[in-house]
Amino acid sequence: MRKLNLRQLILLLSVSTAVLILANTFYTSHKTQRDLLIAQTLEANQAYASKMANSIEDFLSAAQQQLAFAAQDVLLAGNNLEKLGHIANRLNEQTDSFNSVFIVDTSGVVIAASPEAVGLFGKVVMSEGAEQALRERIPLVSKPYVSVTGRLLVFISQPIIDAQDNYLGFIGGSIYLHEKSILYSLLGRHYHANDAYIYAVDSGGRIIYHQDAERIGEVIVGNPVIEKVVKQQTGSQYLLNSHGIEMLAGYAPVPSTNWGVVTQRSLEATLSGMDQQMLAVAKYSFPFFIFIVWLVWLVSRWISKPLWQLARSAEELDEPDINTQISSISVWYFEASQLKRAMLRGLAGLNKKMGKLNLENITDPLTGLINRRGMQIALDEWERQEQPFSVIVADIDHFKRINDEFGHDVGDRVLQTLAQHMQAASRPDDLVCRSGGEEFVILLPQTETAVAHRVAERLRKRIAESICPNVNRPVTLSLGVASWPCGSASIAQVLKNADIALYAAKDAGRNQVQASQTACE
Ligand SMILES: Nc1nc2c(ncn2[C@@H]2O[C@H](COP(=O)(O)OP(=O)(O)OP(=O)(O)O)[C@@H](O)[C@H]2O)c(=O)[nH]1
Repeated sequence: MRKLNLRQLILLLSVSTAVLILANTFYTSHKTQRDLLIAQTLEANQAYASKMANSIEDFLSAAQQQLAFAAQDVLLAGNNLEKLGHIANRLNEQTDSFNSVFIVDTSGVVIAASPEAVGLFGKVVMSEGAEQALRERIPLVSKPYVSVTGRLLVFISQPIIDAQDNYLGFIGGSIYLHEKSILYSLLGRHYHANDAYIYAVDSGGRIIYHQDAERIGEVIVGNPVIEKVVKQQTGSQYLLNSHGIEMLAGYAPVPSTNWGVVTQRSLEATLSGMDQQMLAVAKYSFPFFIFIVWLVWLVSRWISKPLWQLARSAEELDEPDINTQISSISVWYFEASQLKRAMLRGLAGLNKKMGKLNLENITDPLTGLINRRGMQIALDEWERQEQPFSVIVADIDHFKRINDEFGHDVGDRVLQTLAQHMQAASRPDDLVCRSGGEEFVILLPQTETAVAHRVAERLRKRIAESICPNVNRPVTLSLGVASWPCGSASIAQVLKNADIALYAAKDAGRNQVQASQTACE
């Protein structure tokens, strides 16, 4: 797999950093917003349920007071049916508290009714509310029940008791749960839009008010909120409603009747505005996202620049100016500076070793002169540079005899001594080489044949007059001289010409210099 380079890595790093930051911003903002909306809705629903429960409580208390007040009037009216009818009518029509009002005597006979249309005047009421009122003779709010007229209702009653504490019957008002009633007036004001609604239950979990009238009278089982509110608890919580919809509910009890009020709103409606908010967050975050990418990219580039430059230099270690190149890299922090120093140190060590290796490679171990390989490298370079030069090829005369007579070690000493003479007789720019065996080559740059000939002659003379250690007679050299470029001769040809001249010197009796006859004619 292709490896990423540092810049690509940085780009990847900066984009992923920015994406992570953005994702985190989104996630945090979404979660915070969601939690806040849910908490606010739960709190608002609980507050509204409490307010509605208080309103019902106030209404029930006021209704009882109205009935108690009317009960006093009933005592004053005595058996005057007209006055009793008037009291019932006034109570029914002057307040919104009841859908119908009845005055009932101790035997359960309706002695006044409003509106008259209910048609119960003069009849014995057999409803649950009436029977309970006659039986218990205390102020009451009944459970919801179906009346003789077939209506689901709640009956509120007040006993009629004279000054002598005689029970004379009761006065009571009905609230029709399926029709427009005080409960509608109290609870129906709730804002029903956006899936929010309110309902009320009695102590047995039976719905006594709901925006969906068809549900009134239904007993709800298994709803955690209703279970709590009928136990007189106040609170709020998340739940699934009867349709499986996620709801946020607040609940509060009506203590005097053990009723409960529940206000709830669907989770979906609660969170519906969030998409818009998230879009707004995205819109406002985008320039920041770009800025972060740009900033991270810039900082990362700044940090990585020296490393990147050092890595580039590491690929070009064979370049001649690599040392200068690495030295010029500006490193501004510790790790890069250490790396740069290590590279320069490594390079210096490498160069030293390479130089040593190269030197060993091109040096003749016996004499310390340049060997044939080194000589060839120099000749190739001079040919490339078109450097004119002369060549002296020198061969020891009868060297075999020296070896045979004095031994190989003495022969080696002779070779070393002659090498020293050749080095001493040469200029610094000349290259003295041992081309093999007992044959030497001296390369003389920028030197004409005549000059080279003189140098060769001087060398011959010097050696012929010197004494070699452990050899009791003079050692002599035969030398051939040639030059380049002469005509269009190749370097190989020039060396051959020098060899030919050397053989000529040998043939002519040795211990002499011969210049190539083919040179520079
Ligand atoms: N001691 C020693 N002898 C060497 C070395 N290299 C070559 N020789 C000897 O040099 C001698 C060269 O002998 P020849 O080629 O016959 O030439 P020569 O005896 O010098 O005779 P001419 O060149 O004809 O004057 C051989 O005996 C080689 O063994 C070396 O490194 N050390």
